[in-house]
Amino acid sequence: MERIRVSGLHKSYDYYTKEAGLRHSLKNLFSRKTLTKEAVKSISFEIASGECVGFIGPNGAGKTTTLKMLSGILHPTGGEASVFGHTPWERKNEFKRIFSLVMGQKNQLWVDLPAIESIYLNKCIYQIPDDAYERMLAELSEMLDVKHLLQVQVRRLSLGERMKMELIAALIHSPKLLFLDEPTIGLDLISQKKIREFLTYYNEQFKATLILTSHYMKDIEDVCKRTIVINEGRILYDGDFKKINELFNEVKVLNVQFSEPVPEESLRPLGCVTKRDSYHAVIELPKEHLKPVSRMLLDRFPVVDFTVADLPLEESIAKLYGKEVATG
Ligand SMILES: Nc1ncnc2c1ncn2[C@@H]1O[C@H](COP(=O)(O)OP(=O)(O)OP(=O)(O)O)[C@@H](O)[C@H]1O
Repeated sequence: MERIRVSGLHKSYDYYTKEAGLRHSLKNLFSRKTLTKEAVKSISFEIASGECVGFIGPNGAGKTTTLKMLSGILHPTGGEASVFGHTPWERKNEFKRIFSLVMGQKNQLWVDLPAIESIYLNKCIYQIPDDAYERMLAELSEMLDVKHLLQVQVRRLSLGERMKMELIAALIHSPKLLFLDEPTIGLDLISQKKIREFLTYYNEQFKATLILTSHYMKDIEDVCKRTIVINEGRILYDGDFKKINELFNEVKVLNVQFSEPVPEESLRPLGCVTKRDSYHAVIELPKEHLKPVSRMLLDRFPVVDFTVADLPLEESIAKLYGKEVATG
């Protein structure tokens, strides 16, 4: 029962548009046109207990909408979801106890109070016994290295420190399931790394299931083995994050250094020149052209160094966003 099953889940939003100005405001009172946005279009997947799954896609792909449905904030337009045996949008208390939703763009902490006050409020809401609360608070605050900041007013904390406090407040009741919507947004590289390490620790220590959305691919690479890629409300890929590159392994990237300036026109017949300065070029080309193009480069150009690489992962993902690929 401790798994997530999603079948044909669908969400459309009805919304209105209005042009600027008083005249249009008045006109809108009497007649306004309803538009419909299909944010999530019949998606299906299963997630086993203890899995860490990355949920990625470009802006507006439908990630947050999906997380909101799975956590019961939104009622779907159609389809089914069973989350650890519960239908999320029934919002039963037993369901609310087993999960937490952390949104990098929204605070659940009271900014005028020290974080410990909000964390204590959650203790009361979830009726956590004193000893379990003290143990969990000590463990989480030590792991995140913010024990000395628990009594500081939240508005005086840095963005990274705030996110760590958000995590403590969200996890104080030891949820088995954690939805994370861009938890590292706006954080510096060190803080992002700390949050990633913490999420891995939480997954391993508590055998918790994690669903993580992020636009930072390092978050997904470090925390999640499996990735679901969504765009325009549809799933484009469901599988191993590292294998995304294999979908585009027909493309090779040549990085070439020259001893003297080479005009760009002379390189164009070799492939797609993606970066360029007088002494340096990056050329993308089909895998089967690699041998003849390398030979031609060495024979006809003043090459001092060159390397061959696969397409960078970010570029494969960008290509994936624009393309339908079978899941696997
Ligand atoms: N309340 C709403 N009313 C109308 N349209 C909405 C509403 N909420 C979201 N949408 C639209 O639904 C689509 C999916 O939005 P969603 O927030 O799920 O995307 P996302 O993948 O989380 O994007 P991002 O990475 O930018 O956070 C977007 O086109 C958005 O404009």
